[in-house]
Amino acid sequence: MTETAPSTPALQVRDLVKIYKVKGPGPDKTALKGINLDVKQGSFFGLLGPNGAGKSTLINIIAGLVNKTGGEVRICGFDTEKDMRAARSAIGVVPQELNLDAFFTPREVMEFQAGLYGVPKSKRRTDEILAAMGLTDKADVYARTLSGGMRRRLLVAKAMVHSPDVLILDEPTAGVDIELRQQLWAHVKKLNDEGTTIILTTHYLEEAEELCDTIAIINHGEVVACEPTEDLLGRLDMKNVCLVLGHDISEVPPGLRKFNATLSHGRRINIAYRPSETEMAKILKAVTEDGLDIVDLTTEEPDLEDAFLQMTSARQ
Ligand SMILES: Nc1ncnc2c1ncn2[C@@H]1O[C@H](COP(=O)(O)OP(=O)(O)OP(=O)(O)O)[C@@H](O)[C@H]1O
Repeated sequence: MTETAPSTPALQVRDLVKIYKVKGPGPDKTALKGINLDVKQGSFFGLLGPNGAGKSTLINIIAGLVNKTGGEVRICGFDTEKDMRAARSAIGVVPQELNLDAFFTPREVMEFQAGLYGVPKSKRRTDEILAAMGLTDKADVYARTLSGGMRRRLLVAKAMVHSPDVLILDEPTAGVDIELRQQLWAHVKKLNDEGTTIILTTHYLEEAEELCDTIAIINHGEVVACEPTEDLLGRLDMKNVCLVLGHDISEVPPGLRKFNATLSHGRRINIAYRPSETEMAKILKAVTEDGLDIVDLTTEEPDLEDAFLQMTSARQ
C-alpha cells in the first residue's frame, strides 16, 4: 500500500464528463454530465444506478480504460492523467466479465500480473492471496476448469497482487451462487477491515445495503444521491403498514380509501404513506371507525430499493 495522508480521499472525482462520439448522423452520447464524488479512505462504498446510468463508464475512466472528455480523477491524491503510474498502482479493478486465459493456472495468472505491476519476486504474495480467496487447492489447475464463482475469486485475487489501496468491484456477484457470494463477501470485508477501500457496483440492493457504509446513486450520468447508507434510508419519507383482518372483505372500507389503501388476499390491507403528510394515528382512527377486526398489524421501514426507486424514477 502507498503512504497516503489519512485525510486524502481514496477517490476524488471532479466535474467528470464523458461524451461518446457516435458514428453516423445521430447525436453524440453524453454518458457522464459533470460527476463529483469523494470516497473516504477505508470506506466500503456502493455505486448504484439503473442500466445505462453511467456506472461502467465511470469505473472504466477511473481504471484508465476509457478516456474522459473533461474533469479530473484522483486516486489517493494521484491524478490519473498527470500521475498515471502512481494512480494505477493505487487501484485494483475486478471487471464485470470473467476474462481469464483458459490455459493459465491461478498461480500463473497471479505471477504474470505481479510481473506486469513490477512487484519484485521477494515481495510477491501469490500463495497468501490465493489462500485468502479460498483457491489454494486450485492454484495449479487450468483456469478453464474453475467454476464461475472460483473465476470471480481469482479475478479478485489478481486485482490484489500489487496490494492496491483501492479495490473496485464491478458487479462481482452477478451469476455467483449464494454460498460463494457469502464467501466472496467475507474475503472482501476482511480486506476492508485491513484498510483497503472498496468501491462496489451491484444490482443486488440488499447486498449494498448490508455491506456499504456510503452509497452514491447515479442516474442519467448525474449523481442524484451520495451519503451514508443510514442517512439515505432515514431521509426517505415513506412507510408501509399492513393490517390483517380476522375475516375476508370484498373492498377497501370507506374510511381507508383516502389513504389509497389496497386489499389483497381478501383480508390484507396495505397502506403506503408518507409520515411527513399522514400521521399513523389518523390511519388507526379510520380503522377503528370502520369497525375492522384486526388480528395482526405490521409496519415496514423503507429499504435501499425504495431509496433507489424514489431517486431514479423522478427523471425516467
Ligand atoms: N462506447 C460507447 N459508445 C456510445 N455510447 C456508449 C458507449 N458506452 C456506453 N455508452 C452509453 O453511455 C451510457 C452509459 O453507459 P454505461 O455502460 O456506463 O452505463 P451503466 O450504468 O454501466 O449500465 P449497466 O448497468 O447496464 O452496465 C448508456 O446510454 C450507453 O448506451
